[in-house]
Amino acid sequence: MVNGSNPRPGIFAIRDVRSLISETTEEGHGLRKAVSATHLTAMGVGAIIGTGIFVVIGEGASVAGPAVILSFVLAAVACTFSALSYAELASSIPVSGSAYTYTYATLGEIVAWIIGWDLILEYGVSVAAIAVGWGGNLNAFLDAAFGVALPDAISKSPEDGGVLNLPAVFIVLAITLLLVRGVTESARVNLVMVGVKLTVLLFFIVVALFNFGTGNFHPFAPSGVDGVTSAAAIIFFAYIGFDAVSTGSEEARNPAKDLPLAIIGSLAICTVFYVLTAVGAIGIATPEQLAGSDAPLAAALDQGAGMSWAASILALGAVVAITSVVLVILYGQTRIFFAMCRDGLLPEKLATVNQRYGTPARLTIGLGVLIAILAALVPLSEIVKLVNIGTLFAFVLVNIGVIILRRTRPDMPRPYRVPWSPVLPILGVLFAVYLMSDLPLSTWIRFVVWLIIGLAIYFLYGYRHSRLRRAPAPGGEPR
Ligand SMILES: NC(=[NH2+])NCCC[C@H](N)C(=O)O
Repeated sequence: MVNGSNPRPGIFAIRDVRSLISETTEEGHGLRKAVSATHLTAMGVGAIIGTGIFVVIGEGASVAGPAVILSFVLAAVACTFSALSYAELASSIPVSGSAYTYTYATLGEIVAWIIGWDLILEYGVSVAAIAVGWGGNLNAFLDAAFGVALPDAISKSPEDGGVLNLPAVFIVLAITLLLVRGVTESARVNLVMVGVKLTVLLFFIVVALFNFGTGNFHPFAPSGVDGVTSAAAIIFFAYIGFDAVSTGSEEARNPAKDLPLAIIGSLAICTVFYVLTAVGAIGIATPEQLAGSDAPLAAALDQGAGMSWAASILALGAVVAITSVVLVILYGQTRIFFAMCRDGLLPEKLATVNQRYGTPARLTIGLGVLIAILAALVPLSEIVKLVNIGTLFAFVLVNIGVIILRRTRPDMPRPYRVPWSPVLPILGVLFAVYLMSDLPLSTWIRFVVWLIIGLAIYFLYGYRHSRLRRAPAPGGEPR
């Protein structure tokens, strides 16, 4: 869709898909196209499997009882609709801005800015939060395996009684350097970590099968359908991450085929692992035992199979799992930011690609340092819900984007198409809105405040510096 002959595009101006794509190969702005289908899929699994399955499963079990298994299925179904929409848009608009870029091509600049700003919160803040959790898990592992732990002063935020969280700072900076070094190197390290975390979950599943009993399955759903859906809203967090694959779009070797495969494939792999893990957990432990522990899977092996030593294996699994979540989400954060800078909504100079490494090095270091500072000082908590609301908001817009683009650009090449559109994208929107409505008012307020700050920045900076407005040609697009 073009903007008619309006000489100065308004805040709802839409970017043309073709120029969005052609800018990805621009001098100085071109990322290296080096990532294979396997690496992309591993990026998805890397971003998905983290605290959700290792920790949040306990909370789910306390809400839904054994029926938490159904909550895992339900949350997966809810994600599937959105994953299909991500797959369609990523394959047809392979630009690293992900939901931000798709929105720019469908709903216009200001909505794109809002979602980009939302993703900055969602990715950036969650990296900080996840890194903080990493420190906690590292301590748990050191304690379980060697009986030692880091002193509080250097492993906790001021609010939690420490001085600064050194492990969190360390992991963020280490990952930052890896990301600067190169996308292939990062993807390789990620693949290894994904192998480790899948092995640890497999270990859990196999041990659980050998010790399996059906006693804990009754009563199956003590809190009824309500319990299952409320737990699904919490479990949803465990599935977030397949969307991060789309931020690797520009670096994919074969975006048309590999992106849909990796987005849908990573969600499918994780769904299978999650459901089996949940079935296994209930097979060896009661929901109360799961709910009552910070490390529910380890508790299940300890109490259900008498393997207290297994705690260190699961703790190691959690540390590695969280490391790869940090890696992929920080990666995604830099790529979305990169796309926003390239479009001029943030300082364009930041979107330069380092010639030697082929990565946006300057921007990566800047973001890494900021997030490390945040991670040194903030406590965890609340952030899970903010992440959920931000992600769900992006899902809503991506599903809507599919429907709009089918109308405005029916002829656009679409290597992958969501089946039964618009029915499935509409279901995606409904599921996301439903899950959002389940979140507390305080989360909504924080979210809205963040968006208002973002709007102020847009009108002070982005509106004026946007590429779209700098040299508007007839039709609303420069050149
Ligand atoms: N985009 C994000 N903020 N992702 C956070 C990923 C969380 C991940 N699914 C986990 O269970 O730990």
